[in-house]
Amino acid sequence: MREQLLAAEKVKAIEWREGALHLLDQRVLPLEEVWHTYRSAAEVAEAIRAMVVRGAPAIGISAAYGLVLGARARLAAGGDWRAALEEDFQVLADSRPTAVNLFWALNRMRERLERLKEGEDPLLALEAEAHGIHQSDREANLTMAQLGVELIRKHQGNQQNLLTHCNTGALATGGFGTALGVIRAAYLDGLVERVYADETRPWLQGSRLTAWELANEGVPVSLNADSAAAHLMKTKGITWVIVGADRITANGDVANKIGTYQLAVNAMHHGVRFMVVAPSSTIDMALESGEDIPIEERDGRELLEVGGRHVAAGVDAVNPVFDVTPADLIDFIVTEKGVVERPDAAKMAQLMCRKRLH
Ligand SMILES: CSC[C@@H](O)[C@@H](O)C(=O)COP(=O)(O)O
Repeated sequence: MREQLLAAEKVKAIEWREGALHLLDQRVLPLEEVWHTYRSAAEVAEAIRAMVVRGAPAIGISAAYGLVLGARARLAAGGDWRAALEEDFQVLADSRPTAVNLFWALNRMRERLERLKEGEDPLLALEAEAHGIHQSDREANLTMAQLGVELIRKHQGNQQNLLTHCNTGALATGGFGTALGVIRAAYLDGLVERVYADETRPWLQGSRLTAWELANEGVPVSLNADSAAAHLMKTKGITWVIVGADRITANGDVANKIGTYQLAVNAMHHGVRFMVVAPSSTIDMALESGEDIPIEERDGRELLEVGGRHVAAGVDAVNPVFDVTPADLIDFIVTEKGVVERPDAAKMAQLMCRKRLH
């Protein structure tokens, strides 16, 4: 199946070419396909903040390349470049708060710096580390896709109706996708009748990105209002909700795009299985529970305006863009290290001791 999945890897949103980072602008998809070029850490941080690039793994990969750009400029400026580089670490770390992949990737870059040997070229070492982060995410996607498909096959056989939230595909990762990777692989394996994609208010990752990715591949997909999800579970024979994650804590709680929590509550009520798919770089064992996860709040204008036009007047808006699904509402967490069924602290600790499966 791995070969089949690799052949299906078509869309890319992140490219490192000629010493610069190139990002496909996810703010204007699917109407326009526009690439931007970034040559400094501050520019990359702004691209992450503004959501030119989004999705937890893609944010981490971009930050790693951003750090390479920062190091190049600091080395060229001479002086104490290691001290100066701290500013780039900081500006990248401040770009978005919830997806732990960002901090994980920056930590890996820092550790690589700390391992530099006498006479080793720091820029080459950092560039190789960023490539390594990118490539290992791609590999993890393939492994998770296979594990997720095995679960679907084992539990219910073919012709499943699946529901997903936000965008967790090629656009959000370094490769095939996490939750959407499982869905795409399940489709290639003949297991999928239809995918229901939540539009994912207010940023519309579902309408603009997930529907685009699936439709491009001929996967039968219907877009639905987020508020239709419970009704669809009751009336459309949905068997699985499959979502990604931005941060998973030591007890198995999962932060993901706002609206995920209500999906999990509804899935439990309707007897629909709930699968979270995320690489181990999304797991934050330093946090005990989801209560400790910083939840990003974005500008209320994302709610007060649609397509640049006001739809509400004279009110404030509250716009938390992630929520936390408690572990006890989750059936499976699928990672590249293996699958955790009914997650809890002991099972998460065991998982993190395992090696990657590929
Ligand atoms: C593989 S992406 C996993 C998550 O990052 C995804 O579900 C999500 O919530 C993305 O949020 P976004 O605000 O678009 O960055």
